[in-house]
Amino acid sequence: MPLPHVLLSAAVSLDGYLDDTGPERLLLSGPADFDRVDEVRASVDAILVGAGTVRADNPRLLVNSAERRAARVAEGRAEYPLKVTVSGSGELDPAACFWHTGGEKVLLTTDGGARRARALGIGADVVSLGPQLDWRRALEYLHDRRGVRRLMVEGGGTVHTQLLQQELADELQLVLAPLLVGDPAAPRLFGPGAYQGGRLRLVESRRIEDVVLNRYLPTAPGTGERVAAADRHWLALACELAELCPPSDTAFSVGAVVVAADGSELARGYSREGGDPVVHAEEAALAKVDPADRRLAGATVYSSLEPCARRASRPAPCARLILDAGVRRVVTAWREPDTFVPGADGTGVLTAAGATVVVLAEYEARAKAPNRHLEG
Ligand SMILES: NC(=O)C1=CN([C@@H]2O[C@H](COP(=O)(O)OP(=O)(O)OC[C@H]3O[C@@H](n4cnc5c(N)ncnc54)[C@H](OP(=O)(O)O)[C@@H]3O)[C@@H](O)[C@H]2O)C=CC1
Ligand SMILES: Nc1c(N[C@@H]2O[C@H](COP(=O)(O)O)[C@@H](O)[C@H]2O)[nH]c(=O)[nH]c1=O
Repeated sequence: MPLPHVLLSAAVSLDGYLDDTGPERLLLSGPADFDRVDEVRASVDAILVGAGTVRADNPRLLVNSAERRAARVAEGRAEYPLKVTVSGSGELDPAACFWHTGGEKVLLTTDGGARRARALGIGADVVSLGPQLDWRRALEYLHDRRGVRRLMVEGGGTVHTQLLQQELADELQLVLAPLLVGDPAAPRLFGPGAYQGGRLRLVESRRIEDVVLNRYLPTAPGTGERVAAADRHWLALACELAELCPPSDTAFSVGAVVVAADGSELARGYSREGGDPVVHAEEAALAKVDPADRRLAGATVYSSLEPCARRASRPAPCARLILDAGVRRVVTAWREPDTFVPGADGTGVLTAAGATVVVLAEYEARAKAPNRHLEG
């Protein structure tokens, strides 16, 4: 199921706190950074905070710049992004600024929380997601029912922790402020628990007055059938690589990436790479990895097209090469059509040998784009 692009945004002290324990919200960002946050808000379809943040900060979560709001309207978008909060209890103050400023608002909650919120007279769409609040369902709801493609999450720590631990975050924008809180009772950005192994990828580091903005991408693949945000990132890269293929009327243009369990890229390739007229993307990528590399056993192969099951031009099809390399997880965008090999079933070859194949159909159009001339 397609999900929104989830951007986690937070500012932290040098000792990792989101706030102090005083009655006022701690300003970690400076004016220029708050203006950057405003710009990010203006770029998204929805802004989400947890009920703890609504209670602690009484935020308005607006796009403050009139120019940015006007630009949204000129683009045919709502003046303000949808405001979303999540609460299990439904125990929220109906007089909070959240409900009385900006545009549309929605409360995502549980059956019990919905009863309580309605009894309190909360001024928003109150949406129950069942007896418990499941984050994947919440994101699916926002994507499918509210048209949210980009979601900015502005905390607090409980919400950020769950989204990162459940591998639903596509991006982290973290501002480090030069002050120390030093109070163990203050809220931290990330709590204890199991996170992806390995390192996140630092994609940008920018000084903004006296704070530093760091942007990170989680890169560790999911496991088995469980899809992580990073799976979408890597499959999108495979689709980009497919665009590099020398065009052909007799073969597909495909891109592939091999990624270790800790999120490090082992190799990438594309069809007909390096002047070889018949080399396939997965074959080109795997040829660049040392077969003795132990990381292959936990790796995922991302391929814009399902790995091939039969070949005339080579002794082994890509599904077999993947299995022989020891890889047991494949993520692809597009099942092979009958264009060149009727009834090709690379997925069948892989799954019969115990591998998992995940098809992310929302990338099918991108995978097909460099193959348009082959469609009958
Ligand atoms: N520096 C910064 O950038 C930011 C700082 N902050 C700070 O963070 C603090 C608030 O953080 P925190 O207390 O962690 O609160 P959160 O904003 O993360 O909200 C937590 C609440 O959200 C609801 N919730 C979250 N996940 C679930 C779930 N899976 N199922 C059901 N309900 C869920 C619960 O509401 P309920 O209790 O109603 O059931 C829970 O108590 C404040 O001090 C604020 O100032 C916040 C944002 C940004
Ligand atoms: N304190 C803090 C942030 N806090 C976030 O800003 C929200 C309030 O925004 P507003 O309604 O516009 O006043 C608050 O609820 C929390 O999500 N954000 C940051 O980038 N830097 C900061 O230092």
